[in-house]
Amino acid sequence: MEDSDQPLHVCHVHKSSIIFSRLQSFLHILAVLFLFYYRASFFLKNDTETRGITSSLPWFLLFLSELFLFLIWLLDQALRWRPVSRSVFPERLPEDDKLPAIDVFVFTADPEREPTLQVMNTVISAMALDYPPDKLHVYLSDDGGSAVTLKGMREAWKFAKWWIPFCRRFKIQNRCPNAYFSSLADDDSHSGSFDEFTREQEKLKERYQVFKESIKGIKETFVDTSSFTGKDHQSVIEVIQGNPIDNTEQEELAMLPQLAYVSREKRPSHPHHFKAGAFNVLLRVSGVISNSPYILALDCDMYCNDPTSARQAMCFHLDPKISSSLAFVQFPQRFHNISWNDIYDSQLRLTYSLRWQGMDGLDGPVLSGTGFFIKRVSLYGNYVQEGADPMELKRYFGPSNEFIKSLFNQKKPNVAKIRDSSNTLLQESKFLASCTYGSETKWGQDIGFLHYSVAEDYLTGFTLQSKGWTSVYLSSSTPQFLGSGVTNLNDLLTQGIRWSSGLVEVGISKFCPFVYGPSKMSFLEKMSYGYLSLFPLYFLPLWCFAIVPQLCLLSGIPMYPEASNSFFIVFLFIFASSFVQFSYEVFITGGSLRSVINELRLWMIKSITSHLYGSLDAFMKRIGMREASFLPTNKVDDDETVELYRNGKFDFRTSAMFLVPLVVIVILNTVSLIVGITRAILVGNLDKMFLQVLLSIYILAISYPIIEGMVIRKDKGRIPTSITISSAAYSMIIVFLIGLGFLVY
Ligand SMILES: O=c1ccn([C@@H]2O[C@H](COP(=O)(O)OP(=O)(O)O[C@H]3O[C@H](CO)[C@@H](O)[C@H](O)[C@H]3O)[C@@H](O)[C@H]2O)c(=O)[nH]1
Ligand SMILES: [Mn+2]
Repeated sequence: MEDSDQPLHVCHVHKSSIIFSRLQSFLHILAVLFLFYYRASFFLKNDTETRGITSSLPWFLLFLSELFLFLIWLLDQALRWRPVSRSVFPERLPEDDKLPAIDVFVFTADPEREPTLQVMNTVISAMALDYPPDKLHVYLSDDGGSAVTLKGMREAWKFAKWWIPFCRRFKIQNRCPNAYFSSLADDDSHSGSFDEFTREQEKLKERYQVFKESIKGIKETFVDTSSFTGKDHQSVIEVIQGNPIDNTEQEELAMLPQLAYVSREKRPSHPHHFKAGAFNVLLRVSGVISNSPYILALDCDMYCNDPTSARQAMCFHLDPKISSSLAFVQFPQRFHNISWNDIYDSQLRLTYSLRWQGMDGLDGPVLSGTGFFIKRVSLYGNYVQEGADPMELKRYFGPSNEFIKSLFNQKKPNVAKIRDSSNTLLQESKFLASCTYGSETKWGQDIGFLHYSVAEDYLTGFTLQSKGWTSVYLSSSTPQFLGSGVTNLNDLLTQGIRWSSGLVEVGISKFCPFVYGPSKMSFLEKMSYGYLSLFPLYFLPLWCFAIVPQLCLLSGIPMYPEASNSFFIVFLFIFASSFVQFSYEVFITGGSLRSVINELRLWMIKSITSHLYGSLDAFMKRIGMREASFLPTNKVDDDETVELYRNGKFDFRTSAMFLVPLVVIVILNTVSLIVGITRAILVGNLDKMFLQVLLSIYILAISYPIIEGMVIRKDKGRIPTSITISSAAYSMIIVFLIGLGFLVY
């Protein structure tokens, strides 16, 4: 460090939001206690006379839901306990020759859902990071096993040979070629001037065009011959390199980071453990090739938007005060394709702008799958100690001698060797990428990414922190990485099922944050992890609130205090307090009133659908009725989808499984509102039904886009009439079965 008095990073505690949220939580808890008293005292009144016509079953269901909602909400408060944000000073880092090496892992799985050109852009942007090139090694893991991707890599390498020197020479900030050239299209300020930069840029633009065409060409050839190996093939590993014709070119090539393609062996008979499996293969293969002490992991759509991210991360990893226990530096997932009103909350505002900062103020944020710099040894468990017995280590890490050597040999990369196409090393790498390599070892259990859950990132980060490792979160105004966010309902809800299934799976296993141990985590950090693994269970109370009070309204059964009762205020207060908390958080993270409504709606939609199905999936996996699956999120959109998204219209072209629950709830609420109000006016007890009426109005108002999709819209993205009809039938069944039940019990 230039001057050891100068810190590499500073941390700011968000004092005002701490005061606000703790005060709000305190008042909210008080009010909820009153509510519980109100609900509980119902059961103490034994005689049916004072209970009136109110039935016990719906009352009990609501009580349970309120309790459940409150408990999950309470866990969520840990994520607001002590939010912090950080700034870094990369200019204070040591000289380049003292920086540690980094292996970059990029993951792709499906050339159809993850377009090759997009993947290659991510790869190129990673190669172009502002970091000494001899200390950067980029690996692409191709779970699609596709020749298109391998050939695409070779083309990408050729283009990178021009692109990287250009970026370095002209200090280009935006090093993802596609993003760079698309932004040029709107900016003609350089045309007509003929300085060197413009000339070079023009050349590069043409070369990029050629590169794009070549990728297209590859795709076309391979679609015809359909030489897809996909799920059954041996490992393919190739270090991409040119054949330098003379010494100057040799020197030029030395200015490029190493680039390697890795497609692990796959056999239908062997589970491959999705991304966690892919990560572990890269961990082993890179271990014998470059063995860098730090690893940057990137999903294939997450390109490097700020080339200084590696240096930013090093501001933490190289700080002697924290580095010994620091496992990873997490950057936010941000997206380049979010529209102005973000109807699907694709940016996951509260996750990346609020909750992760909250955890950062405790023991550190969750590992979020992509955009993190992790210390290699943190993934090796506690097995690698000075003087450890190599035979013992083979039991944990598998039989490869080369790999065991790499555990002790942090600084001597074999890159040059593999460039000289030393076959033994390549053979060893293929062995390390074979599908049986990790079996009967600790891989996936206690070493590398854990296999147990499809939310492998969350689970692995959690176990690291239980062992005492910490993490930090760095979010800046210029996003370090940019990916493609989902822009249609179907992808959103499908992804939501996978996430909630993976999280609940952890929550109901031995990894449940409240029982897993021995753990070095603080209690608040455990609460945070607990919240994250259990929040999908919000589906239970939300389903209840969406149908029980409504069925009671329909049957004339009051469920809430009448307006003259003093507990009426308690209910109103709780509603208002949650609303204020939520709006406050959306506002301080840059949202508007529109975002508040959008995000509330999304919370309800996801709870009613994805979280329900995801949680069921997790329970079924637990009892062995289902196997894990991982459908990569689609990263291509057709024009119609984009058009609907840009206009802020929901794209309802998704399966009935998602649409029916949403439409059923709209129908139920409408019917009970109409019938309920009419009946209450006739009977003259509107004040007793007031809150139920209000609740239905609120739900219908929030659901406006669904109503619009059912009855107003005529475009392709509307809700099909057949769905509305079948939902009406389901609603009838619910009314008769459950509604009548309420009258009896
Ligand atoms: O068998 C597989 C499946 C997926 N992937 C890759 O994993 C990444 C993430 O998959 P994606 O479909 O984009 O999932 P998302 O839901 O968008 O990803 C989030 O959630 C995942 C866990 O569910 C994490 O792995 C991701 O890092 C996180 O960004 C992509 O690059 C895929 O190519 C593989 O390499 N192998
Ligand atoms: Mn993704």
